Amino acid sequence: MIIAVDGPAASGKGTIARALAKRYGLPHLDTGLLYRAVGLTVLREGANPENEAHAMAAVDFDEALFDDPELRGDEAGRAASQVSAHPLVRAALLNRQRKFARQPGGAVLDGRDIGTVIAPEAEVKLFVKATPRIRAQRRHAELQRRGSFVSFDKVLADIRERDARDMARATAPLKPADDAVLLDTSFLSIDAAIQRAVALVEARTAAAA
Ligand SMILES: Nc1ncnc2c1ncn2[C@@H]1O[C@H](COP(=O)(O)OP(=O)(O)O)[C@@H](O)[C@H]1O
Ligand SMILES: Nc1ccn([C@@H]2O[C@H](COP(=O)(O)OP(=O)(O)O)[C@@H](O)[C@H]2O)c(=O)n1
Repeated sequence: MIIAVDGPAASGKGTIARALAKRYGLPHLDTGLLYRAVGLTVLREGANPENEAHAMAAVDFDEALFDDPELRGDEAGRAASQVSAHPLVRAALLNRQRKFARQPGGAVLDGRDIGTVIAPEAEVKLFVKATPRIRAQRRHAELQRRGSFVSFDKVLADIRERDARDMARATAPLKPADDAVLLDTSFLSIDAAIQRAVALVEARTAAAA
């Protein structure tokens, strides 16, 4: 079974994807980390994430970056959004994600274009959302826990800017697949959001059986 979990920044898609992977014994890929790794590599080279050639020079990034705490920071998130708008960068990362999705037994992937581009054949597609303000509160608290003291206003502005860029890009824009189920987590606790997601998976798989 392939489960695609898409949605904007800090909507809770990673939390839900990890919980579903655990529950169904499936491997999980956070595809945002790939774009973050490219973005962070460009920044560390002193290059420009908005320049497609500079971003392409970073697609063979060092895998050790997955353990680097800066990868989860706000600078890496912004750079990720910038490099991810380049069609050549998306194409360079496509096969790795498709291969992961199509491994025997299935997988859970979260990102922006899993249900639309990476795995349009996924049995279950969730599109997780929450209001920008609530997402900013969650991300702000998360960054503080990680020791990064960026202001709430900056986090909110960043989220709005990333939403706009991710939705407006020509290649694989952020949008729900036609057959995705929407899951608004704005007023759900983490446990309640996971319960809803499990119920949606069960409903989809029961309908398909
Ligand atoms: N339903 C929820 N209620 C409160 N906090 C949440 C909820 N879902 C996720 N979070 C918290 O919000 C932050 C962002 O969640 P995450 O799953 O990483 O989002 P995304 O993968 O969409 O960026 C994390 O600190 C997470 O623990
Ligand atoms: N499948 C994906 C995943 C991420 N991305 C880009 O990578 C950026 C960072 O993604 P992320 O999932 O790590 O970000 P958060 O939602 O965790 O803040 C996003 O803003 C997107 O621009 C993408 O274009 N396609």
